[in-house]
Amino acid sequence: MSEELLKQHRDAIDAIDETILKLINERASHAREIGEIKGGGVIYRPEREAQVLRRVKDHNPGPLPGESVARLFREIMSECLALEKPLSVAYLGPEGTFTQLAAIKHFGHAAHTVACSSIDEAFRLVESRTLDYVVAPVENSTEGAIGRTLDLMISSPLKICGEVVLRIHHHLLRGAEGTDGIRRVYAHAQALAQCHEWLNKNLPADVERISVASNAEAARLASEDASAAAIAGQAAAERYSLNKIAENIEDEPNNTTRFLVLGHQDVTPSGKDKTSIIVAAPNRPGAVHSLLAPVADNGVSMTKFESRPSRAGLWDYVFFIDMEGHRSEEHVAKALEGLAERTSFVKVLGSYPVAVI
Ligand SMILES: O=C(O)C(=O)C[C@]1(C(=O)O)C=C[C@@H](O)C=C1
Repeated sequence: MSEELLKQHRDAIDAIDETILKLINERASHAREIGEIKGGGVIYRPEREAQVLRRVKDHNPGPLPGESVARLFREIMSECLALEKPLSVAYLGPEGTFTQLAAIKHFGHAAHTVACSSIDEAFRLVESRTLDYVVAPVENSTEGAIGRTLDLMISSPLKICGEVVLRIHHHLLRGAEGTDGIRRVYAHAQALAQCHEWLNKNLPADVERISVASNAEAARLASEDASAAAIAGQAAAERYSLNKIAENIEDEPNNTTRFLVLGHQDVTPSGKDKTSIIVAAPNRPGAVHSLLAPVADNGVSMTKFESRPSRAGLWDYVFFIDMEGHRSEEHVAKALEGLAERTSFVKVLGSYPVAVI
């Protein structure tokens, strides 16, 4: 090893770090000025953040991967925004849930994440403007829709202003080492379902599977019971100082969960957006087909179509539809007009940027 060469590179890194430090603070000063210009108005601008992150990825010369530089800029923007006004974000707790991870992935570490005891409570705290935004899971690639979030969106005045897609890795966790002596496994019902095959193969049939409110709660219970294990993610393992007995035990290797970010604002177009709506239809043959004709006729692509039995009584089913494009784009606006002519219940949940990181 050449000491001289090492020193040359480290001197270069020191000089670069000084420049980066100066530039980051210069950037932060601009953000603070922007905060003054906004004058108490809405500080968080999802469309602008998506544009900044996309630009960084597109212009990235390497050798760092685009995803990595985007994550770094995510944190820089998070700190810049906190200088304007720190954001508070509600999520389904306790600390260490995948929803908290999703909130941090979307808003960065400078946001203040607040654990709530239920998705309902998280919505309520934002509806009453006690907190700024809520992050809630909406669908999982193996388990499908998260019914409670969908049901809340039917009646909530909140609007979708972003989405987060998170790869979900589950681990078998416990205070002790190995699987000997495990009598019960705690996990959220979704995690139990997502690791079903692995559990069948790797644990004795008489080990009890107990579903609890969250993965983090499972980890907490396992930390207090030597004959228990939990299925949870990395954050919960760290939070409760548990050992990883087995890693990535999810049956489906591409297990991902999509989360929605909801607040009070309408988001302007970012250049690559989605629009989410709810429509109602009677349970009549062909009703859904004719209802959806304006979507296809205007060349709008649907990226999701999910039905739920209606609880309101007036309708048999409600449909959650995601489509490409912003509601202000002509073809999307026309599709929405056409839908409104065919049913008396269309609710636009929001137009928002497609997830960048
Ligand atoms: O452009 C703005 O509106 C800013 O406030 C600056 C900034 C940034 O740091 O780039 C910070 C927060 C907003 O959510 C978007 C972008």
